[in-house]
Amino acid sequence: MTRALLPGSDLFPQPLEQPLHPRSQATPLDYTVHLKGVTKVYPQTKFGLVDVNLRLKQGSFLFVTGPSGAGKTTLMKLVYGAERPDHGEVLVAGTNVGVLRGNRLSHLRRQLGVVFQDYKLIPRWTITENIAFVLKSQGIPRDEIERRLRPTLKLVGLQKRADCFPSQLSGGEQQRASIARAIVGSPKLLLADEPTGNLDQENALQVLSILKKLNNLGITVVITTHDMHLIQVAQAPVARIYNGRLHMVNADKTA
Ligand SMILES: Nc1ncnc2c1ncn2[C@@H]1O[C@H](COP(=O)(O)OP(=O)(O)OP(=O)(O)O)[C@@H](O)[C@H]1O
Repeated sequence: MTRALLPGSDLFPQPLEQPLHPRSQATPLDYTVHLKGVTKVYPQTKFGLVDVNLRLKQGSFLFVTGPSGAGKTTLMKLVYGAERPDHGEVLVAGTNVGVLRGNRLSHLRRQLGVVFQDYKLIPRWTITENIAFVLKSQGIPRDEIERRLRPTLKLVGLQKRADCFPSQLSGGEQQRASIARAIVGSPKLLLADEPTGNLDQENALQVLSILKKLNNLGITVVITTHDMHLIQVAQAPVARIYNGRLHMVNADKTA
């Protein structure tokens, strides 16, 4: 059954005050992502996020939507430590991301995967090389890299494209390659920022199906999107950023 996200239902959003698992007795360490009263306003534009609270347990799946410029990418950047909050705390698996620097930030980033709208594959490297680089940079031995590559490529359906360069792949295939790169290090958290923004509907649904599959394997998945069709098909919780604040659209639906 397709979840009905009624047109206009997001005009009356509920504040996201409850965890997605409201009846659980979770401790802070139980949350993969925990934003506590996070405010981030860019001084140049005066835009940003205000007092954002969000708790996601391991294995959650969440869409974050909202108009262009609402702050979806900013939210993702705060979680992977590319921006720091002005106020509040961003915790990933209990670690306060906003205070990490240098090696400790790199270490945290290795534990999460990030997927971008424009794929960000290195054009002069093959798909295999793009994916393997993540593991090489962690000092993982070559035979272990080989061992991990095959199932990862299979999971995204790119076994036969392993030796192609990004320019030889379709947009959908490039995005699947970028998902493979994001998950090859076995992250517990996958952040996908507008992952289907450049794709047609068929490819978008294929990407969604892979992200759902990863979620079924226990990975916490957060996706920002404008794509209402994708949200309707996915039957997953949705949060909306509006006027800098994060609201649940379908708070009754838990991951
Ligand atoms: N580095 C920055 N410096 C100043 N302002 C910024 C910066 N990054 C983002 N902003 C502003 O903050 C607001 C939120 O931007 P953000 O990219 O998070 O929005 P978004 O919801 O992801 O938008 P879109 O859907 O168009 O990608 C925007 O008004 C943007 O102009």
